[in-house]
Amino acid sequence: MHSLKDSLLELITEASTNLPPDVRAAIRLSKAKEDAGTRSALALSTITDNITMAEENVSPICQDTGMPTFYVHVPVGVNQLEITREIKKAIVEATKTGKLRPNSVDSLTGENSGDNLGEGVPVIHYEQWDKDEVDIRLILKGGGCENKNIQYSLPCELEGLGRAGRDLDGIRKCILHSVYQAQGQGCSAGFIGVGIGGDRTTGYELAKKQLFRKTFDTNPHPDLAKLESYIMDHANELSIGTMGFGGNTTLLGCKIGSMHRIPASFYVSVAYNCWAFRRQGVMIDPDNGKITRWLYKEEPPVTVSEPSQGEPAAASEGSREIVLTPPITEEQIRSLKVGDVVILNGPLHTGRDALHKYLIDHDSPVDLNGGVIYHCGPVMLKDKDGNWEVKAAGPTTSIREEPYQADIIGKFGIRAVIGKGGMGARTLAGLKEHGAVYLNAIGGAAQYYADCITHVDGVDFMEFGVPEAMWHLQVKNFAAIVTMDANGNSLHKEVENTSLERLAKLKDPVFS
Ligand SMILES: O=C(O)C[C@H](O)C(=O)O
Ligand code: SF4
Repeated sequence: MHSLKDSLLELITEASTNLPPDVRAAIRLSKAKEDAGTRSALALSTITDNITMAEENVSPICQDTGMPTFYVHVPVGVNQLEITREIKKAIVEATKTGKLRPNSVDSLTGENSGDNLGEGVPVIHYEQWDKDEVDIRLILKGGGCENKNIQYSLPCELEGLGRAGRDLDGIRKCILHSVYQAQGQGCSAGFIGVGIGGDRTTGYELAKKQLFRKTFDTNPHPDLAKLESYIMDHANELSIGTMGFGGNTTLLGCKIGSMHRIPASFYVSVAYNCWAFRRQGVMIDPDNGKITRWLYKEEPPVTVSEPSQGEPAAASEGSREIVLTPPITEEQIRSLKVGDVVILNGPLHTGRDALHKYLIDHDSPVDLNGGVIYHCGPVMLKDKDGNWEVKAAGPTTSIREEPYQADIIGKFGIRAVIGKGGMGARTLAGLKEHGAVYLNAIGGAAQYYADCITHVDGVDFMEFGVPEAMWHLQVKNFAAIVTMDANGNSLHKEVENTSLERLAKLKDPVFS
């Protein structure tokens, strides 16, 4: 299998940089359903531009290249140890060339291994089969959407929907609820894989496996086919929309599988995947390790006309566009309102989980007064002259910083926080008290934002690892939407309330 490592490198590169046609078609369909000029339509334009840029630059669609997870089918007699060795080699190489972000972190020490290897990483599932070829599938599922996975134990009581019993209708309620609870935080519009039954472990495994089904297939089980189609129609009535901005498309795909359970347990497990649905697969010749066929490259059986292009991340109808250059004054911030589009020029600093925890008890290495913090863990490489190059730099889910954010804003005089998915009541109060705003960037649009970064001024805390370090960046025309302002308004709160009302309308039994 002398060519296997190269084939695997091609598989990883393709998965990370080139979204499959069925995923693209689902995104195109959703774009056609949004009214031009709305926030969701404009976010979708940025997303589709980003998809094209990633393919052209052969760079990650999203900076979070996830937990590399392989599903391998092998003929009897094929050496699985050799396949594992070659997978690891390909992973290390893909990390060196910036196709994968160094994402493997020691849970006890916090140390990033730097090469995407580690205890239990990558994840490789093997199964033997009767065929002569090796089938290798890969999913790169990022952390933000993984955090929105959810498992229900039936019977249970669900917000908005009431009691969910041990029957098809109870399952229906759980699935609808799973989409509601994700809001925009897993970079909606999303795809869900659902596993009915099993135990806590196999239920989640079944859910994740559903994500390998093609977006436009039909479930062979008639009840599940009906349920999938019901969920697609009705989850899209929740009005969560792209990035949780409100809108007509919240769900791009729903695939459901079922397995036996034991009498005491009844789980419904949901694997939520963002729009940046990076999965690919190849058939491999076991003699030489060469790719004989790609598994997710054919066009799906749907026709979607290309909708008219909106300006990426530009102001939506009726909203203002405001250009700001840090240091930003309190007066400038207090005049901003939810819905305004801010165009940033000048310095900003990345900071995510490790940095927020650190800053609570320590000083900042740079003056943040009037400054902007970007919740972002970029993919960075050094060029041949030793200068840092930004390979991908979209926002990360901000809600994780909720316990720290208000205090950090107050302590350092920060005027704007950029991230995605919105933040909670404590931060909203902090924004009002200190005079700051929350700016929502488009999650997953890592090429689009990398393009706005004109210079890397420096970096602190490399000991936190590349994604968690504090990168000091210069940006030009960096666009983001005010979704929480200094007057106590939050688009996220509004969308959450509306979607809960919509969810409650779906309470009555459908499958009895
Ligand atoms: O880790 C990241 O860069 C992003 C993460 O996938 C997220 O959605 O929060
Ligand atoms: S940032 Fe968004 S698009 Fe990227 S992995 Fe996280 S959830 Fe997915």
